[in-house]
Amino acid sequence: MRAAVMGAGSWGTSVAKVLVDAGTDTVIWARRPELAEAINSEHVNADYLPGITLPGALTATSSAVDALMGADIVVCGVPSQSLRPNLTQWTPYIGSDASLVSLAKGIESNTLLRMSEVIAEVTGVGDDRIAVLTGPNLAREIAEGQPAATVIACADEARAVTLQSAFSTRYFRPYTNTDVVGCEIGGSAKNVIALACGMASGIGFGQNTLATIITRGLAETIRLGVAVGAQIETLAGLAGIGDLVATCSSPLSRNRTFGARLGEGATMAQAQEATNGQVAEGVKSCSSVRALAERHQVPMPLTNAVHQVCHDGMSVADAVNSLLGRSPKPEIYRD
Ligand SMILES: NC(=O)c1ccc[n+]([C@@H]2O[C@H](COP(=O)([O-])OP(=O)(O)OC[C@H]3O[C@@H](n4cnc5c(N)ncnc54)[C@H](O)[C@@H]3O)[C@@H](O)[C@H]2O)c1
Ligand SMILES: O=P(O)(O)OC[C@H](O)CO
Repeated sequence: MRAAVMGAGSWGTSVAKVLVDAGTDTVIWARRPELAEAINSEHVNADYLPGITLPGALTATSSAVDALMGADIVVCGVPSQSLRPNLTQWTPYIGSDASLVSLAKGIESNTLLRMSEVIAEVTGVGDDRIAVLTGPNLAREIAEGQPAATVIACADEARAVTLQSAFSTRYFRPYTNTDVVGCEIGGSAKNVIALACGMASGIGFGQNTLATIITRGLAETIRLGVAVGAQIETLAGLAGIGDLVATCSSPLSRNRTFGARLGEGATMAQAQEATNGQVAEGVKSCSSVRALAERHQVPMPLTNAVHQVCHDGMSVADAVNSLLGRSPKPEIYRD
């Protein structure tokens, strides 16, 4: 079994380390030749995972063609909005029975497609070969070997089981699932809710507010998920509540941190500048998640508020007032 991890950001690098630790022959593709060289010679990715020593068996290349040749598993590790152009270039070199595993947690702008749908559209590959890896997996904690579970979802359960084995280590425990839709909706929506939690924290609110946002964030995620065909059980699991809690609670989350900066009074430009080039997927996905919800007539008030702060110039304080000014409702409602 040979894996190619396409993308050497923080999560691509951590996942490549997991694969090597699981005994899977792995190459990682980095856009910049100097990063590939540093991984090969110094076994570090100082930009994204400083202080982490990568396995000597992990090889890196800046040639996408070299990485993809002979790969049984192609791991798509670039951010959501850049998956399509990259995959378009990679497609001619992807093997005819290779599994394609998506790591990105987002919804494509304009098309409102989930990442597995983008993969299917660009490559023409069937659903039985497209998988999603998602769960409460902050890259740095996984790279440090801290124990965590994840979900590998694929419509073809047998393929999910094969992938489960390729990614299993003593610290990283994948569970299989066939609900690709639920896993992708959970992963995309939680980034938006983590932005809201960061904003609340940044403006000075405490744990009651955070628990309220997490719980009501899950409620609107479930509403959207059910509308697009997800199973509620998936959103009650690692890819839903699990990832939501990890991302909304951790200072390691880029989405939560981005929101906190806005809550502290930073402008969007200042918050963007402070990311040092790391992606906070929810900033773009809040618009596509909101648009997907509108298409299915699903109310997502928190997602809408995050969109208004990030893209309509609303202040965090006004977003709070707007949310609290809504009419009273029963806790469980679906319309
Ligand atoms: N970091 C995490 O803890 C984590 C965990 C789980 C899932 N994810 C998801 O994984 C995906 C990748 O995130 P990450 O954390 O590795 O991001 P990152 O910000 O750490 O790195 C992004 C990587 O993508 C590359 N990149 C950026 N734009 C590109 C483009 N146009 N073409 C090709 N490469 C490009 C960058 O060079 C970099 O290697 C995201 O969707 C994220 O939500 C991240
Ligand atoms: O750092 P974030 O906010 O992109 O979140 C990272 C992971 O998705 C957590 O599971």
